Parts: sequence; structure tokens; C-alpha cells
Amino acid sequence: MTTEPDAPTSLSGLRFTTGHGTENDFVLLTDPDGRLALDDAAVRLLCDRRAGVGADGVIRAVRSDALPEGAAALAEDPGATWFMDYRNADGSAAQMCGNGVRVLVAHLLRERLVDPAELADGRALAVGTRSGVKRVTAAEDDEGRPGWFAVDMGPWTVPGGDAAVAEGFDVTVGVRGLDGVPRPGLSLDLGNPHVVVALTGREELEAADLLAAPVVEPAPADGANVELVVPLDAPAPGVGALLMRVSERGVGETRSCGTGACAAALAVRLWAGADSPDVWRVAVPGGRLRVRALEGGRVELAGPAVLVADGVLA
Ligand SMILES: N[C@@H](CCC[C@H](N)C(=O)O)C(=O)O
Repeated sequence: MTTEPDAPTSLSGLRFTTGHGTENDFVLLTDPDGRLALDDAAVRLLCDRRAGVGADGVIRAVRSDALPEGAAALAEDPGATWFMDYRNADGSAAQMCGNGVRVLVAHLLRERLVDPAELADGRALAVGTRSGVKRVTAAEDDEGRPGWFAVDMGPWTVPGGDAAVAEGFDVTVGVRGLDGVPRPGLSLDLGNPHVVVALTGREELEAADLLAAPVVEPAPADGANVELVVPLDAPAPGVGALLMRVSERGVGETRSCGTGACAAALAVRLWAGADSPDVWRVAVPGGRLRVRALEGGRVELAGPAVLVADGVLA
């Protein structure tokens, strides 16, 4: 690595892996003992697509007992021995990443840091995150082929409460490239903050210019990931479908967002009313995810996880 004035030189020699979930891509670092000093500048450099490795975010795999934040995960489930320290491309820490947790599990399996038996025969691997312990199981894709992972993402909420559910929205969202009229948006909390906006069709979805982050009013205190959605005809009885583009907090437009896909499906399901399906296929620019509303106000996300390359920082 060349030494730029503000570049972290301490990362020289660092081993990394790259991977993606529906093309939401990550640099994965294995740091079992939590020794790595991963400051914001280091994350920004790793994620830089020209000066660094290039990714939407960094995932540091740390043993939960080596991280102060891991204590809560171990208290919730002593089996959550690994913790996902997730950082957005701008260096900010995020509570959760739905695509990332699948890719992290694929990485831990390949590195033999977890036993495949922990995901066999319907068993779930517990992973600590800043928004609680997530349980990951082996899953099939929509055509019944093995190779996906399903994640119990835990509870979700509508921060605006019953009033927002009844209205169908609680904020407005200005999206560049549309007609200049702010659209209604519904805030959902998936452990991290989301705002979902329904557009009129594919034309509007393609016209939206996400090079500029959508403007949410009133502005959420901690920012928000914004999903633009277009509901589609049902592909099968009891199954819903939608198209989604996303502007991620701390990144910009990405080709997929797992927590965003959950938020999008749950919002469309709320808008559609009581008889709407529990299972949703969410098509994103980078592929397809499956979202299932679970009993007790929980939600499951299923999708692929791909490991791409291993490298060493120069
Ligand atoms: N892409 C992720 C979400 C990553 C965090 C997000 N940008 C935030 O700041 O909340 C996903 O797949 O869920």
C-alpha cells in the first residue's frame, strides 16, 4: 500500500476476503481477538473502489467475548460466539446488515471457524450483532436448490406506531429525478432505520436518481436507509413480489440491502392489508431475496452468499 498523508499504514499485510450477497459487497476481516484498530479512515480506504479494495461495507468477524459490544450478545445467547462488527463505506458503524450476516457465515464456514454441523438438520448458528443475536440456517432458493442462508432477523417495528400504520406513511421523501413532488414514506425499524416509498411503476423506479440521497422530512435523528419499491403481480398463490432500489445510509445506492428488502416487503404487506401474503420475493438490481413475515412480529430473510477473493493489503 502506498502511503498517502491520511492513509492508515497499520493495515499493511492485513489479510482480507471479499464477498457479496446479491451484489451488496463487503470486505471481510477475521479478527478473533479484537486486536485490529479499525478506524473510520481505514474502513473508508478499504471500501474505496479506486484507491482501496472496494466494497459497500466492512465486516469484521470478532469473537463476542473480545468486544465490549459482544457482552450483550453473549448474555442473550451464550452460543453467539462470533460477532459481526459492521461498518458502512463511510466508516460509520451500523446495527445490522442482512446481506452481510449471510456472507459472514459463509466466510466463517470456509475458514472452519464454525462447524457446518451447527447449521445442519435445521439447527441455527447464532451470530451477535449490534441489534441483537441473529439465527442463521441453511436454506433453499425459490426453485428448491440448496445453497442459500435464511436469517431470523428478529423483531421489527413501525416507529410511528398505529397512526403511521393507519395512514400508511409518517414522513415525506424527496427523490431526485422524479417530478419534484415529495412522496409519502413509511418508517420501519429492522434494528437499523428504514423509510419505504412506493413508486408508480418501473418507469419511475428507473428514473429515480439515487446519486443524491433522498431527502426524508422530518429528518430521522440517526439517518435512514431509503427503499423505493414497486409492487408486482403475485408470482404464485400466497407469495407477493416487488421491485426495489435502495439508497443506503453511509454508502449511497447499493445493488441490494437485506434489512431494506425486509422493510420493503413489510411495508408493502402493511399497505396491502389483512389478506396480504407472508412470503415476498424482492427483486433488487443485484439479484433476488426472499422475505417471510414470522409469528410474533419477527421477520426472516433468505438469500445467497458468495465469497469472491482473498487478498493481502500491500
Ligand atoms: N446492506 C445492509 C445494511 C447495511 C447498514 C445500513 N447501510 C445502515 O447504515 O443501516 C443490509 O443488507 O441490510
